[in-house]
Amino acid sequence: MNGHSNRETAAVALSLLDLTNLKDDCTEAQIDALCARAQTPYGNSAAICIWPRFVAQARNILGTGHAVRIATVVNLPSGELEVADVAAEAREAIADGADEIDLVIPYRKLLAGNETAVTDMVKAVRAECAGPVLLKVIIETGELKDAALIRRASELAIEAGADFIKTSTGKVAVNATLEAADIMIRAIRESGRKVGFKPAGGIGSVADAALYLSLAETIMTPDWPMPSTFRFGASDLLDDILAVLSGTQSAPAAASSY
Ligand SMILES: O=C[C@H](O)COP(=O)(O)O
Repeated sequence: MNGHSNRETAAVALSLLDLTNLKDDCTEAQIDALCARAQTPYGNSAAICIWPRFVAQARNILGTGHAVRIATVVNLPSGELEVADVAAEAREAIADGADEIDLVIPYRKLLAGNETAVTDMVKAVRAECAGPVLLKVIIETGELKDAALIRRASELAIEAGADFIKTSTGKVAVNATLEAADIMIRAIRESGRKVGFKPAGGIGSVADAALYLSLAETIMTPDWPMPSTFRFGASDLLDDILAVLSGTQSAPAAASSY
């Protein structure tokens, strides 16, 4: 994507977008609206990302064509539920029609030195994600803070079977950063496995998206970011994507140098 126009970046970002509503007070009406917004005149977002209680509703609206995938979250935001309860959350969400499970690791236990807790959690939810269900593992980089720990959490998630590693819940003080992204994408590259990357939280503009895409393309290859390997987790990014694609707003100059 290096050297691509803002419009091209916006179109790519749309195809990679997990259009998110994880507001605590999200309503059924907002889920109706989210499903509609995910299908734009310029193409669909990759997925919507919603609370488990709305998965069945979204599946009814979106049907079984999977043109917009349904992602949901388990063990979010605290990362502190019991493994069996999280596995049950995932099982129920998949039965309701979820295509993708975004799982928060027990990051506080990892901060206390307990790597086994992370491995056990990821493996248990992996076992629920049979067939085509994607498992995206949130390591909560803004709470781990330390670069070596972000790297280690990435390795543990990958080794335990993550399809994607994701930076953040969007619920803590520090969410996606380019520094964390750099560590995580390198961990993916060095694992030698086909694992995707999802920066999430606070990404609100096409210019922001361009920076993450550029980083991923530099560390991996220019053709690496695609819906099977890269997603943006964002609740506000679609507004700027549509503004750029409709020509009603130019992205800031920073994006044009990407
Ligand atoms: O997983 C996605 C994040 O929760 C979205 O965070 P955001 O509302 O800051 O875009």
